[in-house]
Amino acid sequence: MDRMGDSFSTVEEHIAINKKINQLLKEDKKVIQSQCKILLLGTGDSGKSTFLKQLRMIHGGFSEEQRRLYAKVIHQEIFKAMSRIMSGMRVENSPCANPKNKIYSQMFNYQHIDKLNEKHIRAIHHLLADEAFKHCTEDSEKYFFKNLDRITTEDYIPSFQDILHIQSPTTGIFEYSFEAQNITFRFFDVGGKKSERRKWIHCFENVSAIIYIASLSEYDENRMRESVALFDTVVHFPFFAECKIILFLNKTDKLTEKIQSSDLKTYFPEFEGRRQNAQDAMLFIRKLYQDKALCQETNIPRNVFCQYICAINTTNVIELFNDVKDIICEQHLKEYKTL
Ligand SMILES: Nc1nc2c(ncn2[C@@H]2O[C@H](COP(=O)(O)OP(=O)(O)OP(=O)(O)O)[C@@H](O)[C@H]2O)c(=O)[nH]1
Ligand SMILES: [Mg+2]
Repeated sequence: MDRMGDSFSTVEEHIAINKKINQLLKEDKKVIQSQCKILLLGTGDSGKSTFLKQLRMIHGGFSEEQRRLYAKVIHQEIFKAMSRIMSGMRVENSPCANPKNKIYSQMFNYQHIDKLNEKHIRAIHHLLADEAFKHCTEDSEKYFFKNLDRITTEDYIPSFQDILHIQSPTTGIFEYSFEAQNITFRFFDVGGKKSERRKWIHCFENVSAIIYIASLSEYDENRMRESVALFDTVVHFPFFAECKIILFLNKTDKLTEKIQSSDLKTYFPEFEGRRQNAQDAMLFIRKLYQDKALCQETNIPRNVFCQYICAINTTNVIELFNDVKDIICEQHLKEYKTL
């Protein structure tokens, strides 16, 4: 009797366990159905984190307290930029145009600082006025130097534009989520530098869409070929066979400026478009990427949604993201309709 009782309770237990498992599976399905995972991929410096900052801005923004935290990063970035420029000038043996500025140049030596002090600020002002220094600054640095007075006031709170201009390579994986159209969009931002890419595999599961961000303005560096090759790998990676792929060709503003003085044909002799013409340059670069979307066996192109973008321009990102959101939702619903 006891044995029968035992086996009876075991069957009941099994039924209960099965019921529980089914219930958990259903809940899992619901969670999966209501969540949409999107990876931001691309080589370093292409604009992934900038795009994500824009999404954060659009869906809630940055509180004053959060913005305040960036002040230290910006001060450190300015100090780092000064150190880089000074060491570059030393290596190239190009001293300051005004010999009196040598003393100021020696103040920047990659040491760690929390905040620029009065001596640093005075030195930066002197060096900014030096002819030899003027030719050595890069884009994001120019932005911060131009705004130096505002950035170095005692009660400085970074503006959203300041935050967008920070050039701080991502290390690790960051997630940012928000809700729209009854779906939780989960964005994953990864570091694009080579040493960071081996971490990408940790977020490859259940991906609905990949937004591959490439910089248009690095055509005069090897980095463009590296980015095209990486896109090729991503498009043909078996893990992503079912994902929607979206290609953002970023930094349209920088390309438009650069193309005036740096000839695309020097770096890509096969370019036959009009010189100093941003439109033709953009079409050429777009084709470099699109050619990689061809399936090698069938010669049929993979459907890639491609858009030009300027990630530091909020209006542009809002417009574009609305289109992209619809594409991602459509793909997501198609994927999970059968669950
Ligand atoms: N002019 C211009 N600068 C941009 C644009 N998008 C991004 N940037 C700048 O490019 C730099 C790098 O941008 P990030 O978003 O940090 O690049 P990332 O792809 O996240 O780089 P990693 O984290 O190293 O992979 C920052 O200084 C940005 O302000 C753009 O459309 N135009
Ligand atoms: Mg980043």
